[in-house]
Amino acid sequence: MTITQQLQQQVSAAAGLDNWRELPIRQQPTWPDPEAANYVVNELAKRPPLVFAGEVDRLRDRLAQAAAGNAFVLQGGDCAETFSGATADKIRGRVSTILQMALVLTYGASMPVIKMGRMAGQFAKPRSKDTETRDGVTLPAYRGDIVNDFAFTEEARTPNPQRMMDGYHVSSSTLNLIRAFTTGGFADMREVHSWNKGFAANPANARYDLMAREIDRALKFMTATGADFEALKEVEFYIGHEGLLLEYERALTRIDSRTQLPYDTSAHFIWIGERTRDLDEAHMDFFSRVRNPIGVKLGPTTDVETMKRIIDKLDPEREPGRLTFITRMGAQKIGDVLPSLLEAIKAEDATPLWITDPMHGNGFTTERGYKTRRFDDVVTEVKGFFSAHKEAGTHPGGIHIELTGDDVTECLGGSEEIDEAALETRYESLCDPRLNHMQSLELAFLVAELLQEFPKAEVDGQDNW
Ligand SMILES: O=C[C@H](O)[C@H](O)COP(=O)(O)O
Ligand SMILES: C=C(OP(=O)(O)O)C(=O)O
Ligand SMILES: [Mn+2]
Repeated sequence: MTITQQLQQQVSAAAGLDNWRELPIRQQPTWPDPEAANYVVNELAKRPPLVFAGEVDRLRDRLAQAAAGNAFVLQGGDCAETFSGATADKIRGRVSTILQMALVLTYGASMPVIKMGRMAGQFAKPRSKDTETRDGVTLPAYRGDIVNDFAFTEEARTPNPQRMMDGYHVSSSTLNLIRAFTTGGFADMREVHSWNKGFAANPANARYDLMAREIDRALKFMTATGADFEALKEVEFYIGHEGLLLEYERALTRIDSRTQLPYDTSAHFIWIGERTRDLDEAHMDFFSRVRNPIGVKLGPTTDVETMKRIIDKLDPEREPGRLTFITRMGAQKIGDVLPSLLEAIKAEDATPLWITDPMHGNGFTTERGYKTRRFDDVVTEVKGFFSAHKEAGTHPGGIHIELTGDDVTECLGGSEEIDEAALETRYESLCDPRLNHMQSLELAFLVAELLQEFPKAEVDGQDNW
């Protein structure tokens, strides 16, 4: 063992990075050959980190700005990324959709928008059932490409640890392309705006034409003042995923040579899902020990006491940007649940960032067996989120969306009026239904309208977020 490896081990032990192994844990695969899984995990531990700890710190600073009401977060991507879907076209589609949405939101909010993909690592899925039955045949549930394959055969559904190594490599190539796009000229604001003009020119989206024209004028004004668009071609783009498969996350957790502190280098941002956030269990323990900004999903059953205990567990130092609450309560429930949490937080010394996930509380299955969501329910939950914050005087800090750049038909409604029959034409998600490209942009314009009603931030304009 090298000296660096020895040091990594000693500091990791002192930081309690393996304590979670003694605790109850949910939603993990049972590898048929634990030796083979150990081998892969040891190999992963030797691979280079995917992100640099300094970038993680910068994101924490950015999120602190959002928590303080000076920025807005846009987090989006597939429910379940797939290895075969990590193609240039599909990655470009998602990145450009996020950039298009971000531009509109920046205008609506008059604030920097922190851009983050549910990308380059969103491969592990928690499931409500361990098995799936089709035509009398029962097999293990699909748990994401990093665990097993979606095909409905015994072989495909058996967890295969080699997939952790594949997941690492696919994350790496996806992140590489994201970095190339967002620093190589693809993110040019004028170009991104011209794509949005195409959206607004569609008669179905006529109601957004006014805002698109306002943005057009703002850009022309910037041009006239001699704004340096060349410098604005590079944007920060962060990656995040659900921290679910703890063996994988542990293997990519490294002691930063600058600070001697542990960072999960599989992504900048990690969130803990609704199904694995029990306070005394493994996921909370592990992620309480890494320096990354951490998100926690809060469903409709969340009470004030639980919220406070989560803060104490994950953010004992009350560090700005450390903790994000991602609420996913459902369109009908958010109005009953969120206001009391926001009221309670005002009496605390904590300032978590609040983001709405208007997807996961609004799912249902059609008679023909398609998991779907109504665009209108998504909008209703977003509106509930904004009005709860308005009432409480707190900052609605961002949105978290399952989306794709493709023209899929997975969610009902939107200006294209996708109906149940249309779901059968292009349903491609292996897990939850995503907003397609048009629906995503439509949502961004709607959120931008809502944001215009909120106070504007003190932005110094020094950085190009
Ligand atoms: O993405 C979230 C969950 O993995 C998903 O909603 C679970 O879906 P299931 O109820 O089909 O298992
Ligand atoms: C599993 C997810 O969400 P939740 O934990 O909120 O159900 C998800 O974001 O895909
Ligand atoms: Mn999902």
